[in-house]
Amino acid sequence: MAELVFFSGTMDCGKSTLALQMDHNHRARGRAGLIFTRLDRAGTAVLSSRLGLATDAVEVDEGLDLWDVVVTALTGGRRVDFVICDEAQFYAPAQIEQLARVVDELDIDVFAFGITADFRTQLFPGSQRLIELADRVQVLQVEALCWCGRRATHNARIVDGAMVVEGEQVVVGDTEGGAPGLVEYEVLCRRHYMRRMNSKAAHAAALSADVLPLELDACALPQL
Ligand SMILES: Nc1ncnc2c1ncn2[C@@H]1O[C@H](COP(=O)(O)OP(=O)(O)O)[C@@H](O)[C@H]1O
Ligand SMILES: Cc1cn([C@H]2C[C@H](O)[C@@H](COP(=O)(O)O)O2)c(=O)[nH]c1=O
Repeated sequence: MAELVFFSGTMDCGKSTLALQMDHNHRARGRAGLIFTRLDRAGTAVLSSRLGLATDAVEVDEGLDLWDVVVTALTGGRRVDFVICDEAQFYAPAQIEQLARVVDELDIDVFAFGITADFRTQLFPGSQRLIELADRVQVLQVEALCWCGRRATHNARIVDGAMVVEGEQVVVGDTEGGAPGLVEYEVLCRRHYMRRMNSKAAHAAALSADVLPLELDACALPQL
């Protein structure tokens, strides 16, 4: 029986890589799929991974009916054995419902990939609907790590090196290389997310802690 599966994790934990691998493995066994994505960092109508692989995909524009796309492909004589949906957090709840219908009425597997929560720890509407409707939510095995070495569970938004907790929900960006004034992201464990301590803040705190004993020594000198 076909399933709607939501493969979820933080940014940079290998979701797009897994999406490409699943597509490859199914195609290698003669199965044919449709690939969807929305707002991929590499551009429009492409599914890309940080490992350098990419493939063409259908861009899920606002208002695109995913049920219609699949039915049109089938009625046009195309085989559709599975559907892959990357960056699914950005899909509208109605589009997730269309995917559930594809599973239930056409008996086609749908594999969706995405982050659950935004930089404020709030669920994306698409991810919320997936959690509500999916047959299975599968957390990726490869763990992204916080700078402290713990498993990263949260996506922090960084502007000019500092963590921010206010702003637009959707700002496409990467986990490194944000130019001055632009948004970048860093994955953190909950403890460091709650303390607003990204790697740069931790580095600065460590430096001032190193300096502190010297200052204390200097204060102590006159008493010697
Ligand atoms: N140079 C590299 N060598 C090995 N693995 C890498 C390298 N760069 C990135 N990766 C792997 O790729 C993962 C990110 O893959 P990607 O599919 O782009 O993530 P996601 O879609 O979840 O944001 C990283 O967690 C890491 O495991
Ligand atoms: C946390 C957060 C992320 N985004 C964007 C940033 C990226 O473009 C994608 C996630 O892509 P990945 O393949 O999982 O790395 O989402 C956003 O718009 N808002 C956020 O709060």
